[in-house]
Amino acid sequence: MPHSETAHTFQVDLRGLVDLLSHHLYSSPRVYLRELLQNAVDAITARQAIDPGAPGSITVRTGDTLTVTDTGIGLTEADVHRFLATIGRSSKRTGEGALDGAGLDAARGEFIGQFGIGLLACFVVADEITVLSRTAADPSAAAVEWRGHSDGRYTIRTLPASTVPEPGTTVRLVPRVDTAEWTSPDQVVALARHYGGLLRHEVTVVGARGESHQVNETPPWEQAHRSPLARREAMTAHCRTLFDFTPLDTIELDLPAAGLRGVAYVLPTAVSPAQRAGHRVHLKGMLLTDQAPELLPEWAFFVRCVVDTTSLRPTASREALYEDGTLSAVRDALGERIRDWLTGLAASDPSLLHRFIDTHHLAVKALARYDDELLRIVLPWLPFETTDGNVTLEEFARTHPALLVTRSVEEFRQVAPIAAAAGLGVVNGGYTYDRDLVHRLPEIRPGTSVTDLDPATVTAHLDAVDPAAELRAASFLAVARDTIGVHDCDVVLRDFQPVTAPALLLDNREARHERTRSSLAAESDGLWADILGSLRQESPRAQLVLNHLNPLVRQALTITERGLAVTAAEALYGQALLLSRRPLRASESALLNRAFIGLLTHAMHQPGTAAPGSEPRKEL
Ligand SMILES: Nc1ncnc2c1ncn2[C@@H]1O[C@H](COP(=O)(O)OP(=O)(O)OP(=O)(O)O)[C@@H](O)[C@H]1O
Repeated sequence: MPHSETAHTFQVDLRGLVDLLSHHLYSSPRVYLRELLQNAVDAITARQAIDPGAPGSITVRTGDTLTVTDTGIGLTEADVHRFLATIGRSSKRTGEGALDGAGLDAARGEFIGQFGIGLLACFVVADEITVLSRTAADPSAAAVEWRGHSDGRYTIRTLPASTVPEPGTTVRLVPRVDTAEWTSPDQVVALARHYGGLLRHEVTVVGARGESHQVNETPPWEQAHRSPLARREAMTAHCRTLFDFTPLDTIELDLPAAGLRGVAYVLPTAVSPAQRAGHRVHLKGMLLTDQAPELLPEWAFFVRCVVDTTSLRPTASREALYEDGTLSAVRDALGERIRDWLTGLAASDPSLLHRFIDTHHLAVKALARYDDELLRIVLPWLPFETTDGNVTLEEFARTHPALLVTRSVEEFRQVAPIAAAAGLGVVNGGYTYDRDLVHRLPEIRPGTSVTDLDPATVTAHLDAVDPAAELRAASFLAVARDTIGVHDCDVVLRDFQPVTAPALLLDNREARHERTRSSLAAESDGLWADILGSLRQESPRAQLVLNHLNPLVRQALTITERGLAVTAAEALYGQALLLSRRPLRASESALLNRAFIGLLTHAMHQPGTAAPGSEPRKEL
């Protein structure tokens, strides 16, 4: 027997849908007011398209109920059936244009709404919504009232036209008690300002006692100002009100092709490159989001923008930008504009450039690595840590055309004093971006050379000691080599400046890794130990360079007693370790303690021996 087929239509559980929207699409119940304002704006846009002289105002009334009244196109009874009673259907797509179809593209230029779900946001704060409307398209049409409930029931009735004297629409909500915080009069004023501050139609919020608040104002970039200075001051004041900081400078943004205008405010304090600023993006005046880092390229983290655009698309939550070709073109164009501002500063306002670089040099360094033109302009201005102190590369290269750059901050700390005394010019390349940038100096400043600093370069600048002196030091050096050799470190004696530095530890990363490997090898056996052992032979060892010119070393070299020589060698090694300013391992801290106790014990058991020039011994 054939099975009979029956046709059905999907049923929508409205409560479930509203729950989904409020918990998964919208970040907060507050978006209900944005959706209401947006529908009002779109309705006015539609009416003015057929009657350019039609009024365009929006009035929000607070109290026991909340109403939003607009002077827009209004709805006929047929419209109500078609658009209000069908979720997902919108009059803002031409024909039955699909969400990504031609209909949407054609209409998008005009309207903010497109999805046909906005009104549902009102069910997040109300169980009942009433729409009372009279169309502007047909003067003889009756007024129509649609009353919808959050459980999915709705009623429609027509009323005499006189019930709504002027064309337009009033949406009325009866606020729910549990979400009353979002519909309180103060909150409504704040929300209307937040979302509608840049709307082009007049928005007024009227309180329960009749007091009214004008919500929107002309953005500063659209206002006429007496002078460029007055314009600048107005922008600065705007930034203070909006973002709560006084900008270092303001960069006006104008991309006619993208229908975008606005301003980028340069932050007055340094921010981490990882902490990208949230930009405020308005869509046809309506605030879309105040947290859109994707508006600008990553490197531009030193500005905060506020823009109004007609071309960017919102996501369905209407709280973020839809990532499409337009957004990426806008991002590139805005990045270009900010870069032009920066490169232009060198010529127009060097002192501002200085202040900017003082504050944001990390950002600029990040940017300059990828941008040759910018690199050429800003590199001479950027400060680097060098053996001449914190100076610009331009200044440094004047006295040191052959620059050496370290791979780490630690290496710089170890060798900087010795290199400086030997007349070498060393730049600390250990900070983020610095080494890359220093290496590019010869492109910009021909005649300059840049080489990575390795321990051998420094050793080559340390003078060999007189053979007779080396011979006199031989027995101490032998003990020192035995003692320090267990730490995979050689000991040599050299003459070098400054005299005040007793010892220098030349120790690079590879040598340190080698120590880790050898300690692992000591703990392992079999094949693993053999592998580690063979690696070990190829690795460079660290070097403890004792300064023969230093009085402390000279005295140590005269020690004849083995125990004291061991302690002195450990103390010199420990001191060099401390000077290298890298974190000490447990075994190194133990060595330092041992050396100190050893010296103290020795001193306490040698009555009457005082160091030359020291105070005579006295009882405590
Ligand atoms: N104030 C109003 N005046 C005239 N028509 C309105 C008004 N509010 C809503 N409508 C009609 O109801 C339809 C559905 O509104 P809704 O807010 O749900 O979606 P939308 O605005 O079309 O799209 P989106 O979901 O993107 O906001 C609109 O397309 C419009 O035809």
